[in-house]
Amino acid sequence: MASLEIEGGYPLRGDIVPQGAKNESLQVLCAVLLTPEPIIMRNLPDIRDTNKLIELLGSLGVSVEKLEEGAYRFEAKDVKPEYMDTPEFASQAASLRGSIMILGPMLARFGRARIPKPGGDKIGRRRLDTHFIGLEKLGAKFNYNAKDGFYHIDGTNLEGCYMLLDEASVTGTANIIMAAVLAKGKTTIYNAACEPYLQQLCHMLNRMGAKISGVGSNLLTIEGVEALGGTEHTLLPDMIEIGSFIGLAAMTGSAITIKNARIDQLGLIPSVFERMGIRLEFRGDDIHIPVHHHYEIDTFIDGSILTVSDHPWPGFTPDLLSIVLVTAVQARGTLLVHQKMFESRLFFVDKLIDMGAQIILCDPHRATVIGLDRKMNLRGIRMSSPDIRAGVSLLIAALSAEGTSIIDNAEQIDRGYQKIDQRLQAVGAKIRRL
Ligand SMILES: CC(=O)N[C@H]1[C@@H](OP(=O)(O)OP(=O)(O)OC[C@H]2O[C@@H](n3ccc(=O)[nH]c3=O)[C@H](O)[C@@H]2O)O[C@H](CO)[C@@H](O)[C@@H]1O
Ligand SMILES: C=C(OP(=O)(O)O)C(=O)O
Repeated sequence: MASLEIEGGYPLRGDIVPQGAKNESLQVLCAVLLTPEPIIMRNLPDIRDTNKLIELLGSLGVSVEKLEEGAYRFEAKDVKPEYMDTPEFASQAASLRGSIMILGPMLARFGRARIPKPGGDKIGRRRLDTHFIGLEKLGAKFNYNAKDGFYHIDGTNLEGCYMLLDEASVTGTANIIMAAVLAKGKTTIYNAACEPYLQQLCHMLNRMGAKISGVGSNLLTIEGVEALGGTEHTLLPDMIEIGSFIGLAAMTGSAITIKNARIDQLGLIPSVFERMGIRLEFRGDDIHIPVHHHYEIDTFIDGSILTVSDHPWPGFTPDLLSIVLVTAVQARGTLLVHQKMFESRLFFVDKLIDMGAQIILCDPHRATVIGLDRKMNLRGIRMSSPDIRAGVSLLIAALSAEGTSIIDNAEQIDRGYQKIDQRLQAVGAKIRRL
């Protein structure tokens, strides 16, 4: 188990370059299975989840060549679908939620797939109905085998159709798109998720020869094609990392510049932090966060307490709510955080309360933060990281706190944040991997 030791109370200074987007990486990596031709990818993050998926692709027979830091060449010419029958595949796939997205491409190109129950964050129930129902509509046949714990899926005759998704699932939409691009005829997906991750996937598939229209909206039309070719693809910077660095800078009173942030792709993220009283200076495509001795949470126009809640894109992403919550701890004013999608993502507030934060957990979905306005510092403690975003929120709290903190189970943070200790050390953080 990895742990991080943090000596808090030191403001940070300098530039941070965001990594490539974790969630985009998992989608576009699965898409390499759709073609025997080479695909070059740039700006892949060097994080646990991405590296695990690259390893899984390699085990499936995809040739993987690292060209330079973050750049890879993939060629899925000699894929071995029978690798999916092995116990090695079971344990690799189960350790990573994103692996569910190999289903669509495997069905589309090879007509069969197997998948164990997927892994990922323990942040509440995370159903896969949208994936399964969507693929079934295209003609895939699912059989769950209770003995081996696998879904065995036949996808020999996929045919396009109209479907209205029961929810705008991010990975579900990606999976269905990747099956539909090689299915016969036309597929229409309504209530499709449209996060930048998905827009990037669709742009990449279109460059490979797919015919997807409506990209960026919740109504996608896909004309199936016979085969797809190779392409080059560069990932967007990770918007969740960017939001995390904004919160980190405000909470620790640091002056940080986030380089090449692709501000045009950040949706509501900047404005949510601005409503929390955080000043953002947009310098070209960089975001500079100056030192904040104080920042004051706005109220709604009628004077009531500001609520930040999650919503499918272009609403505010659930993956930043834990960061918003911890950032409110040293603000002036009160904030209600409403996590609608996941029911177990706010329990980590007990650790912030132990550190001295004033938070009322109203129920599993809502927490009220009464900002300390720096009248009191948090105290360092030993804690464990329950999920990736809670982990970084605890790290932000620890960097702002008085004294030393230890965060155990730091592997959760490493799932999605590239060399976080070294990158924060470079801007002056006192952080050490134990
Ligand atoms: C690898 C990856 O890309 N993971 C992201 C992806 O997970 P993932 O694709 O697994 O998440 P989904 O979009 O399927 O939804 C997540 C949860 O929210 C619920 N739900 C979803 C849509 C909706 O309109 N209403 C609703 O309540 C679902 O029931 C589910 O439990 O999207 C999530 C939601 O943005 C993010 O937190 C994850 O970081
Ligand atoms: C919930 C997340 O990841 P995953 O879906 O991979 O568990 C996340 O990135 O915040």
